[in-house]
Amino acid sequence: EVFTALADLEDLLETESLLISTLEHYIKAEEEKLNYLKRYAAIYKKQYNKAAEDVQLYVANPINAYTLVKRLTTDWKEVENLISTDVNSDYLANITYIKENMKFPTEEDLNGAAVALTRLQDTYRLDTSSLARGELNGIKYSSELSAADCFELGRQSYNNGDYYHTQLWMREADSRLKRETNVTVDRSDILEYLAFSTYKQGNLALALDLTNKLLEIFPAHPRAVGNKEYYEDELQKGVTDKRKGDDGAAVADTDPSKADPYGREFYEQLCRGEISLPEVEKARLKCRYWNKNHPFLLLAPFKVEEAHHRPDIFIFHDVLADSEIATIKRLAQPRFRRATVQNTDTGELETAHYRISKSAWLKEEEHKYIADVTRRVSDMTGLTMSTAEELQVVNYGIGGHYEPHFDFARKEETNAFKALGTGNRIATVLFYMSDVAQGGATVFPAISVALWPKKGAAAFWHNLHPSGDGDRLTRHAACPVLTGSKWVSNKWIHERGQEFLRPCTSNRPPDYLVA
Ligand SMILES: O=C(O)CCC(=O)C(=O)O
Ligand SMILES: [Fe+2]
Repeated sequence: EVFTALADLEDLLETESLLISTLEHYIKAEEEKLNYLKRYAAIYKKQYNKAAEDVQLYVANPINAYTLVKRLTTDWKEVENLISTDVNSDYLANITYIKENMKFPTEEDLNGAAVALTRLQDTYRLDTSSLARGELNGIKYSSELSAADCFELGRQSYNNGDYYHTQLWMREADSRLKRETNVTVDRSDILEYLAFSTYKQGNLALALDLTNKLLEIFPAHPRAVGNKEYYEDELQKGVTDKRKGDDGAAVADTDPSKADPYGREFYEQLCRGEISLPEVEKARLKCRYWNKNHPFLLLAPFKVEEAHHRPDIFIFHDVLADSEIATIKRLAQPRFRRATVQNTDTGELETAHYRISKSAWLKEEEHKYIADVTRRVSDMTGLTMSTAEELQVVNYGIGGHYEPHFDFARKEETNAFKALGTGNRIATVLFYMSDVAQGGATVFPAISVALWPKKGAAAFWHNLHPSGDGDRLTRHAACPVLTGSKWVSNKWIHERGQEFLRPCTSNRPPDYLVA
């Protein structure tokens, strides 16, 4: 699929440009064919009009008699031949070739792109009408959506069982349709989806109202007739506002995906930049030059900013050069695969809606720069890289995100990292390889920290307490990307080998901090 990384979406424009030129050539060929046919028609008509003036006189002339017969034999064959030439087959073959050999989106991509838009809509509180006008946070970025575009967003939401967004987008489709001179979708289709999703959201009276409107346009609409009867019955029984799920069970009032026990609202506020660390805590954080791990660093110390105390999160500025970033991107992109997550029960890797991006792993042997980065991580952290994972490179597409998670394996996740034999992920270094125009922060909801991507910078934190227990306060997420392309790479550092570099202590942290 292509919707999960912006790098792949760029290739779609190349596909589109080829399709446009194929279409233009096809139109030209059809026009030439039609022009020929028009010329024949004109000649026929001229001759016929002449003959019709005096039919007897016309056929009495042997030359006319001959040309009449010829027109309807040889000449007409030409016309038939022209009509039956299928100009389109070559072009259809071209299109098939393009679809098979170039990047081409699937139905899954359409669904993914639609879900991404609704996710952005929720996280960043974007109102439906502004989005349809092509505006993001008050800035007009793109052309407007047609009623049909909005309808398709509603239909995709409907297919995902997401009646909340179905309603939002069908309503928008309906209001756009009223203003369209060249209508792009049938109002009856909008009303049908809108009525049913309204019913699913629990508003029987409005569902009935919308169904009646649909019946005004389409009196014999079979489903609408049945539904009207059903809604009226239910209303009669006094069922006014019982929310019904698929199985008839009551469902939540608002968007069901928002009802989550992990403080989703707080997470989203952090993503929107509405919350940051309290000023008193900020005041305790410092910026400094760091040179403690290596004599070489005395000459070229790291510029380090503290983003949080306990757990300590450090931001290293300017630790990746633009040339290194360009090389890492170039090496990774051809190998991109949809990012996976580990199933807690089975330990298997699988794709998930809560982690949408593409990634690839790069080895030190592949390029000097990759080895340089590993050495730099060792200098930055004072930890050994002998048991670290390869460099993971990640690109997020629009709406791409990674919901709150721990980088370490929790006690119950017994299968995680077992095969590696290197222990748990003791620390994370997250390199930012791009700025992000809007959205895309790395946030730590438990400690109110939001890190905004800055090209060339890196974040570093320990995931484990010195005792080896996981630090629950390090739970973090990649917020959805609103505009721009987000590139990061991670180096995950493991426990084995760090025994003398970060000795464990018997001082156990308080229980609530231990995973
Ligand atoms: O992309 C980000 O900001 C965070 C990524 C992350 O947490 C991860 O890949 O584990
Ligand atoms: Fe992470």
